[in-house]
Amino acid sequence: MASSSSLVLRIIASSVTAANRAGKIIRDILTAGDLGIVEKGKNDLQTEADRAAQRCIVASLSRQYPNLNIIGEEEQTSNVEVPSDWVVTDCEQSVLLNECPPEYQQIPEEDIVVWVDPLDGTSEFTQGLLEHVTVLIGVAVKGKAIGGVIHQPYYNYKSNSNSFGRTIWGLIGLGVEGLVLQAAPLGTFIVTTTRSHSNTLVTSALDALHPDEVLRVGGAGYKVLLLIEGKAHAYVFASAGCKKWDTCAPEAILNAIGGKLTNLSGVPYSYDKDVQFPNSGGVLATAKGIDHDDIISKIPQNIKEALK
Ligand SMILES: Nc1ncnc2c1ncn2[C@@H]1O[C@H](COP(=O)(O)O)[C@@H](OP(=O)(O)O)[C@H]1O
Ligand SMILES: [Mg+2]
Ligand SMILES: [Mg+2]
Ligand SMILES: [Mg+2]
Repeated sequence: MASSSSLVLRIIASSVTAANRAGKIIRDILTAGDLGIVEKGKNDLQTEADRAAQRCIVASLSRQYPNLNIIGEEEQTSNVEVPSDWVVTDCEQSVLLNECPPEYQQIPEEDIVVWVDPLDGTSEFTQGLLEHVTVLIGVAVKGKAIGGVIHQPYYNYKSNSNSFGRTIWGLIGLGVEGLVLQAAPLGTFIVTTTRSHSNTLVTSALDALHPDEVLRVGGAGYKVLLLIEGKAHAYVFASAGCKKWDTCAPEAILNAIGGKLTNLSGVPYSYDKDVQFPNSGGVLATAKGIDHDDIISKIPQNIKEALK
C-alpha cells in the first residue's frame, strides 16, 4: 500500500478540511449574532456554533469513513439533516504528501477512534475571547492519542489582514505542521490553566508549584498551543472537568514534538472507544524539554488522591 494512502493519514487530511469548514461555520454563526446558548450543566455552556460545528465534522468524516468510531462532545440527533454545504469530503492534499510512519501504515478502521471537540473554549467564545477558541479532532489508535488537528478559527483576527485562522496538525513519528515551534524562556516557570473552571483544588495545585506567572486562558487546545509556541512551560489543571475530546488532539500534537500529557499522577489517559469521558485524574501537559516527572513529584499527594 502506498504510504500516502494510509488510512490514518487520510483521516487526518480529511479532518483538516472538516475542521476548516467547522471554523467557518463558527465564525458565520457569531457574525449572524444568535448564539442559541444552552446550559448543559453548571458552568457548562453549549452554543449553536458548538452544535453546528459538530454536525459538520461528524457528517463529513462519517460520509468518507462509514465505519469509523467517532465520539463528539455534543449530543446529536441523527435524524436532523445536515446542510449539504457543511459536508466536506475532500482531503487536505498537503497532508497526503507526507510519508506515513511505518507503524501507522496498516491500521484498520476498527482500531481507530476519532475524538471531536467541535468548539473548545465555549465559555470564552460567548465572552468574546475569540483567540482562545479551537476546533479539536483527535485520532487514537488502540487507546493512544497519535494524531490530530487543532484549528484556530480566530487566530490573528485582530490584525487588519483578511486572512485569519490557522490549522495545526500532527502525527507522532512525523511531527507537526502549521506553526513555528518555540521553547519557553529559561530561568522562569510559566504555567497555564483554566480561566473559567477554577476551584480551590485547581488553585492549590498551582500554589504548590510556585510558578513565576500563571496564564489563565480558555480551552485545552489553546493551552497546549501556548506550550508549543513557548509561551508557557506547563498546563496544570487539578480538576476532573476536562474530557477525552478536550485532550486527544492536543496530546497527540504535543507528543509529536516531544511534549507529554498525563493525569496529575503521571498516568497516561486511554482514548479507547469504551473509556469514561472525564479526565478524572486532572491534566498535566508539559512542553518539550520540561521535566514532567519533576512537576508530578511536586503535586501534593492529597490533590492526587482527591482526583482519583
Ligand atoms: N468543571 C467543568 N465542567 C464542565 N466542563 C469543564 C469543566 N472544566 C473543564 N471543562 C471543559 O474542559 C475544556 C477546557 O476547560 P478550560 O477552558 O476551563 O480549561 C472546556 O471544553 P469546552 O469549552 O469544549 O466545553 C471545558 O468545558
Ligand atoms: Mg463544552
Ligand atoms: Mg473542550
Ligand atoms: Mg467543546
